[in-house]
Amino acid sequence: MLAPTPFEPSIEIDSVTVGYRQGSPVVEGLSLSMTSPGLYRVAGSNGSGKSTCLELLSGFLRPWSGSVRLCDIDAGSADARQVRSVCRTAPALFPSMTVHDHLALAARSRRVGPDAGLARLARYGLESWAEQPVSMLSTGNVRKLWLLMCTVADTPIVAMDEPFNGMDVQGIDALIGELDEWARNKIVVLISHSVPDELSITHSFLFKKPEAEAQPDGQAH
Ligand SMILES: Nc1ncnc2c1ncn2[C@@H]1O[C@H](COP(=O)(O)OP(=O)(O)OP(=O)(O)O)[C@@H](O)[C@H]1O
Repeated sequence: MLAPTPFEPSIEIDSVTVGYRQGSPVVEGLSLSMTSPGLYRVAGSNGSGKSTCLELLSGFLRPWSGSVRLCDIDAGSADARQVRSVCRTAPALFPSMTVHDHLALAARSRRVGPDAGLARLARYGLESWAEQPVSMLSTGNVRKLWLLMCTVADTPIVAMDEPFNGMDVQGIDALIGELDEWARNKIVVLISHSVPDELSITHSFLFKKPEAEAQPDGQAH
């Protein structure tokens, strides 16, 4: 794996209004600030805009007004790609391609060494599936592979949407361990309706409908 990038982790979402259809904002005046490493949970009711927030971090959604900056880089710029890893809920995989080849492809696309993802296979209980096509995998194992692919690069920001969904005990334990490790020097954004008790949450943001404002609840979990 390449040496970690030299960026100081930070996320600054400033007064952002955005949506998918003109005139129908999903979030209005959203401001969130994360300026030091840790595990930041985003919670809230269905449809309150949590995944929309992830798409602001991913650069897919551009703010109608306001700004989103990652490590002081505009989230919509090409440069932001090097500082973030984003794991959405829906895996996008090739059924006939093997687990090994998916990880190799992910590593190549993020310009990291080919062993970056392979070394984590055993931790998640996937090593015996390495040479199998994805079409042979169970739902939970597909989700594990997707997580490994999305987090193959060592970036200062990691954002994940419901990563525990469908995972077995080994996967949950592995992810808890990795989240704890990452939170020491990265900003990890965890969108999750429920979190395992073992996780040490630095700060929680609660999204609410209909205003869809994020309010730090000030509670350390
Ligand atoms: N691709 C899209 N096109 C149009 N509208 C969308 C799209 N994605 C989300 N929305 C709308 O944006 C609003 C917020 O959705 P979002 O997925 O951000 O909520 P969420 O808080 O993540 O919900 P959940 O807890 O159910 O995952 C919803 O009203 C949803 O219908």
